[in-house]
Amino acid sequence: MYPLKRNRRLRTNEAIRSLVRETILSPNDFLVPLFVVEGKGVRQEIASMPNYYRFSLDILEKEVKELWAMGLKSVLLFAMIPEHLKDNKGKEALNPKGLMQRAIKTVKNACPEMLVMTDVAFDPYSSYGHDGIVEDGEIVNDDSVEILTGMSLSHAEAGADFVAPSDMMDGRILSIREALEDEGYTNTGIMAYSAKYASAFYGPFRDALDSAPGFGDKKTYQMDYANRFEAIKETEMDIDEGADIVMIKPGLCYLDIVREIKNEVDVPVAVYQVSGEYAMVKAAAEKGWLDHDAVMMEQLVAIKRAGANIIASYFARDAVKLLG
Ligand SMILES: NCc1[nH]cc(CCC(=O)O)c1CC(=O)O
Ligand SMILES: [Mg+2]
Repeated sequence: MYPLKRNRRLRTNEAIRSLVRETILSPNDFLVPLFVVEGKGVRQEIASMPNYYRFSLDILEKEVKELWAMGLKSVLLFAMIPEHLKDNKGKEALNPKGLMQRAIKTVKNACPEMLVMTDVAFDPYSSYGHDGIVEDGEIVNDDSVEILTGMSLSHAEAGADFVAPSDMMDGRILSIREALEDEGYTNTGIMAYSAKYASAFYGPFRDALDSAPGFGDKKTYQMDYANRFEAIKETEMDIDEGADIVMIKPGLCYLDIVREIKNEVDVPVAVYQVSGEYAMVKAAAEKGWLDHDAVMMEQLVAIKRAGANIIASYFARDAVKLLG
């Protein structure tokens, strides 16, 4: 008898396809990155990220209420720091009245149940645009970790639910975990950017925060994109040091790593679909070369299918709207 099996039977129409579909996106999958700036009534479109904005805190308040109403319950905050507050030690990052600290409180006041995660990194605060203190042209590790730890405590004190160190210094997860425990922030979680690659896909983000490195690149701390075993080592170390959630970044080019890590570890795995991935889809769609919504959904489902439990994405809002 030929053919023995007909796989196309399960693809005959949308009803059967949806019945056997293996991966379903929902609003619960998403973490929404948000950029904040000083000012009032500010809603600045980011040039290289069409339809994505920097918000002043009054607008942020409205934004998070809307997100909550759409079923989006977690945000990841990034602050744009004015040039005159940047230095080599990230002093402003520890300011209890700094923009990030006020943003955390703004979200919590507007929407108390919204899960607030914060970016813990130096670069938006650094006069060099690097993720650590610069000494003789090098990014030093241990002194930087000390500041990242202080920064994490400061965010916890302001009310952050999770801190998300995105710097790739060695040992920072242990240092942050110990400090949080010592200060009584036992319920403050850590989402570690564990396998963060030195990627050209971060370009638009660095426009968004005006945080591009002033010299050199980030290859002495972010991972070489040619490497796979190293991603597993980094991730396992962060889990041993106390990470509650691990992250892989960027998304699409790294889904092999996502699957591999998902198979290895027993903590939730997050994936960051980064700014350059967003910008590429927007640009191609603007030209009429790609179907925006179709490509967006295909990419997001692929990220989840690869093993992501959490997707940080600038498409979160658009995708959830489309899910209906
Ligand atoms: N610590 C900085 C940071 N945190 C998140 C991103 C990139 C996110 C994106 O491109 O969307 C970066 C950029 C970088 O490492 O240079
Ligand atoms: Mg590491």
